[in-house]
Amino acid sequence: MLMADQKPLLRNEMKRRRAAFALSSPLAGDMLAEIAEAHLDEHRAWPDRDAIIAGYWPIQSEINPFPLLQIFEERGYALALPCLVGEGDGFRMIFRRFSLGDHLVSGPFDIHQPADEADEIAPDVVFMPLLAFDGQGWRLGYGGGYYDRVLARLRAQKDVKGYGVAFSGQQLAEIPFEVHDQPLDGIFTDQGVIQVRSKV
Ligand SMILES: Nc1nc2c(c(=O)[nH]1)N(C=O)[C@@H](CNc1ccc(C(=O)N[C@@H](CCC(=O)O)C(=O)O)cc1)CN2
Ligand SMILES: Nc1ncnc2c1ncn2[C@@H]1O[C@H](COP(=O)(O)OP(=O)(O)OP(=O)(O)O)[C@@H](O)[C@H]1O
Repeated sequence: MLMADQKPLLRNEMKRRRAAFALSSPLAGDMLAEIAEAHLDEHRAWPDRDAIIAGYWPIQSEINPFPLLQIFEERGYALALPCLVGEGDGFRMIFRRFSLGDHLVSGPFDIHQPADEADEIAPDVVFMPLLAFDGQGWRLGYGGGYYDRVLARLRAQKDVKGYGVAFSGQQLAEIPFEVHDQPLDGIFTDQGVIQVRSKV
């Protein structure tokens, strides 16, 4: 079994690998959106019409989720993006309402996010980037614990689905997990959708 103290080493290795995948698959975001659309049609697995779908502003070698978000918006879903709020080390992640084409502002880590005027909302589905995932739905992120904390908070209020967005090569046999880790319900990859818990 892998131990949690191996996470930093795994992070470095998976950053390197993800960068290589991104270089060889510049259109992964479009491929992933097509695959997701076919999957959702085939399995008649669209979320309820009033569901709010959260994506993210891609940084470094993360897959661009905007083609995927566009599919949801075209079908009438409301969208959201994460916002880091607060000062210094103590950023907190919340979600704000967003429509494609809206003006965004540059936030911490140079991540673009909706302006403070945009309404804070609680998404029902959260698509999130990651460095690695495994077949149990455990996720390795940058180590800030932002997604774990926000999912724990949202899941205390309502049933919130969390899906990873990743190159299929980011799958590992096992990710060391800790008690605070929030599991994914599935992973949308450029090679297909991997269902872990609930049916998507
Ligand atoms: N697109 C996106 N948004 C996100 C996250 C994410 O992973 N991806 N995060 C998910 O938690 C939070 C931000 N966490 C971040 C953590 C590290 C770095 C970063 O640039 N790390 C550099 C090293 C920086 C340094 O040490 O100076 C790196 O890893 O190379 C950026 C954002 C919230 N929003
Ligand atoms: N629900 C929580 N409450 C308080 N602290 C938490 C919670 N979840 C995670 N953390 C803190 O965040 C730290 C990093 O967690 P972890 O290594 O799982 O991050 P990650 O999932 O890789 O990162 P991210 O979600 O930002 O991409 C943990 O050491 C822990 O102290």
